[in-house]
Amino acid sequence: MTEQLTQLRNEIDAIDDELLRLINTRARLAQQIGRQKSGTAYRPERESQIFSRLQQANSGPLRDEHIVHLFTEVISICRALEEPLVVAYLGPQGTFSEEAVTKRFGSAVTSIPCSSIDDIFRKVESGAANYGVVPVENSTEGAVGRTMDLLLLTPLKICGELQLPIHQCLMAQHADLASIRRVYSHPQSFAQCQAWLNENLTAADRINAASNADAARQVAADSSAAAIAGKKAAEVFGLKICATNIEDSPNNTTRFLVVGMQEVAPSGKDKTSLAMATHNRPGSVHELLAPFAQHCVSMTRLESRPSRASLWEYVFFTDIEGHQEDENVARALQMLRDNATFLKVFGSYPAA
Ligand SMILES: O=C(O)C(=O)C[C@]1(C(=O)O)C=C[C@@H](O)C=C1
Repeated sequence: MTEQLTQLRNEIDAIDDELLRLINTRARLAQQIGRQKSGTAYRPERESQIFSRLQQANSGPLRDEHIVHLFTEVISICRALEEPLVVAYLGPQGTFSEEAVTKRFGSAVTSIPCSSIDDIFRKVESGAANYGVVPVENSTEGAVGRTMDLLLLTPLKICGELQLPIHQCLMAQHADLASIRRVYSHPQSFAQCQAWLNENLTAADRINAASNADAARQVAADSSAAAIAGKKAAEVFGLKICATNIEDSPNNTTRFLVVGMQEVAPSGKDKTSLAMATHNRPGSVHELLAPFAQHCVSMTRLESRPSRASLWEYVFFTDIEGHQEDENVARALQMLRDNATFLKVFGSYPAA
């Protein structure tokens, strides 16, 4: 070993000692905060502010995404010392939903795989889980109807959102594509990879699975089959990755919501989600949306779904910029309460 290398490693050891001391000091402070505050340890607005501040302060060479990744884990461990959290997601292990849980909460939580979106909502409502992570829309395939319908029925609040780039892989027990007779995947993933499949696996039958991870699980027992799933599923089920990024759209992204019992305080950069309905007569939708224009509230999403109460009646799902406690948002919501035939505010939370 050269003298210079030894010197550099000694410097890293000294920095690691200092980091160790500082991280333990940080953990003790979080424990003190935990003893002082009432209610849950998880404060999405504070975590969002910490990430914004650190990204602004970051002068490299670490990239912002490295900083977020690193501090997600630091905060996750500190939070777990205050209160161990249980998070429900759409399983089995190895799904993109599981990745979404780790991206938002870090590794120091107990994550429980659920067999359906209904089951996630049930687990949180019953208190078996503190939070649930549910998919709400995909950039290629559009809205996840079941999540939107359940938001109408549940007392749960939206506490956060996150976006996960979805990169699909083809995986099998071996890399010999010519011997693949069957491809398993979730219908959404087949829809996202149509062009690649039509070009590269024309002869293989496409078989729907309950989830991508379930597809990978089936392929682990079938040497003439392949699965379309995320990288994590190949790890979990010991499969080889034969092709990566096979999705038709390179920007393929799924948006997830965090649902829980909590009303989240303002972070300074928030979103509010709600559903509303009005009379079925000329000009009524225009009138319904007028309060947003009048109080300078930007809408980032407007989507209609059947109300399920009467035939051909619709509920409008809307995301707006700002927190319910912001003055302009509060005024617009008050006008809506007066005008709409139905209004439900799902919550305000830090914008991703
Ligand atoms: O500031 C708090 O309320 C804390 O509990 C500390 C802390 C952190 O580690 O920074 C941990 C969990 C919360 O979600 C937010 C921040």
